[in-house]
Amino acid sequence: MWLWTWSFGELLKEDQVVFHYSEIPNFPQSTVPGHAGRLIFGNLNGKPCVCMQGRFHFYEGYPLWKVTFPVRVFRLMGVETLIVTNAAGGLNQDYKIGDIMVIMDHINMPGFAGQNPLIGPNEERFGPRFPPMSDAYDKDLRKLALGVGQELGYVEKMREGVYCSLGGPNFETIAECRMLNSLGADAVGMSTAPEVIVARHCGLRVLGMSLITNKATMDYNSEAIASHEEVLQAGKDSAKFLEKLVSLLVQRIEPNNNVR
Ligand SMILES: O=P(O)(O)O[C@H]1O[C@H](CO)[C@@H](O)[C@H]1O
Ligand SMILES: Nc1nc2[nH]cnc2c(=O)[nH]1
Repeated sequence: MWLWTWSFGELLKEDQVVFHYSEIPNFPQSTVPGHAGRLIFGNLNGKPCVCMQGRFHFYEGYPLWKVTFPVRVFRLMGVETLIVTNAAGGLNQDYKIGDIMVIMDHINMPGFAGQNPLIGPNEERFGPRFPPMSDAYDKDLRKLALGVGQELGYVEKMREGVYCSLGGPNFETIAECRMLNSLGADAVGMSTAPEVIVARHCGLRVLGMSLITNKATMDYNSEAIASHEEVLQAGKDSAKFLEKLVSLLVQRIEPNNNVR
C-alpha cells in the first residue's frame, strides 16, 4: 500500500473511497486554502494507495506530533512506502518554476530550535529512540523517479537537491534565502521534514519530490514578491505533469519487503 500527499487524489479512480478529515475521529482538520482535507483510498495501476488531499502544518497551530499523526495511522494500516510531495521555493538559481526536485536530503530547521515530532516518550512499537536520518530518502526510489521523469521527456525539469523545512507561515527574507542557499539548501518550504522523520522512525521507505512553484528572492533589486496564489497557480499548471510522473512511478515501484 502506498501513500502520497497533495493533489493526486484524482488518479485513484479504481475502487475509490473518500473520507473527509472531519469524519475521521481525532484527525486534524486542514485550514490552508488549496488543501481539500480529504483522504482518498483506491487503486492505481492495480496498486492499493491512500492519498492525503491536504496535509497539516506547524504554522496552522498543530504540534508536530499531530502534524505527523496520519503517517503513524497509515503505518498501522499497512502502508509501506511514502511518496511525499510539496510546493517549494527554488533557492538554487538554476531552478525554474515547474521543475521537480527529487529530494536527496533535508535540513529540518525547526529541529535546531527543539521542535521535532519525535520529542516525548519514545513509542517503541513504532521505532527506536534515536533513529538515523542519513538515509532518509531512498536511493533506489530517487534513481527511479529521475529515470521515470526523463523517460516521460522531462529531462530539463528533473532535478535532485536538498529541501529545507522551516516553520512558516511567512515567506523568507532575502537574507534568509541567501543564508539557506549558502548552507546547502536548493529549495525551501514549510512541511515534509516532520512527516519524513516520523515515516523513517517507523520504517517506511520514502520518496520526496518538490514542485518548484516560485523562485526565492536572493537579490535586493528584485521586484518579485512571493505569494500563496502564485504557489497554487504553479501547482495547477504542473498538475498533469505530476500526475503522469506519479502514476508511472507507482506502476514501477516494487513492494517494500523490508518494512518492519
Ligand atoms: O509544503 P506544502 O504544504 O506543499 O506547501 C507550501 O506552500 C505553502 C505556501 O504557499 C506552504 O504550506 C508551504 O509549505
Ligand atoms: N517557506 C517557503 N515555502 C514555500 N512554499 C512554496 N514556495 C515557498 C517559499 O518560497 N518559501
